[in-house]
Amino acid sequence: YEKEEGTLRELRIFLREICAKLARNRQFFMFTKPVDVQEVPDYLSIIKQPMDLETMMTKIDLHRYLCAQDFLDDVDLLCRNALEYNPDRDPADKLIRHRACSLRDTAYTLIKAEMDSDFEEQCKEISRAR
Ligand SMILES: CC(=O)c1csc(NC(=O)C2C[NH2+]C2)n1
Repeated sequence: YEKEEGTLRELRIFLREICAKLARNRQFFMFTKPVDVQEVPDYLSIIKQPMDLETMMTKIDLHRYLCAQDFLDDVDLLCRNALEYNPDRDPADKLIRHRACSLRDTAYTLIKAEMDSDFEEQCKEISRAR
């Protein structure tokens, strides 16, 4: 059991670094914090499950992610939300959609490049057993 806790600790350290790296990228600034409903009043009427990088960092510390794919599922949610809320052809929407896709691809590439595949397998095994 202690070995499992060590594995999950290592996962959290890894995910914090990935999340921090994404949040440092100025291209992704609109995804770093929850959408402010004062500024974007209709956001919550369209997006039912908001997600952002600050919330994901908090979820790491709350032990909500038991494997890297759990974290990538929230990256996918963040990206899908941006595509749904910004569907139009106008440049502002297109830019946000482009940045959301770039964040998603960057997250997947960073994790695949820096994560040992059998480490993820170990994490998934722990996740399945719990
Ligand atoms: C986080 C997110 O997806 C977001 C924040 S503001 C925004 N879109 C706009 O402000 C307008 C551009 N067309 C609507 N999207």
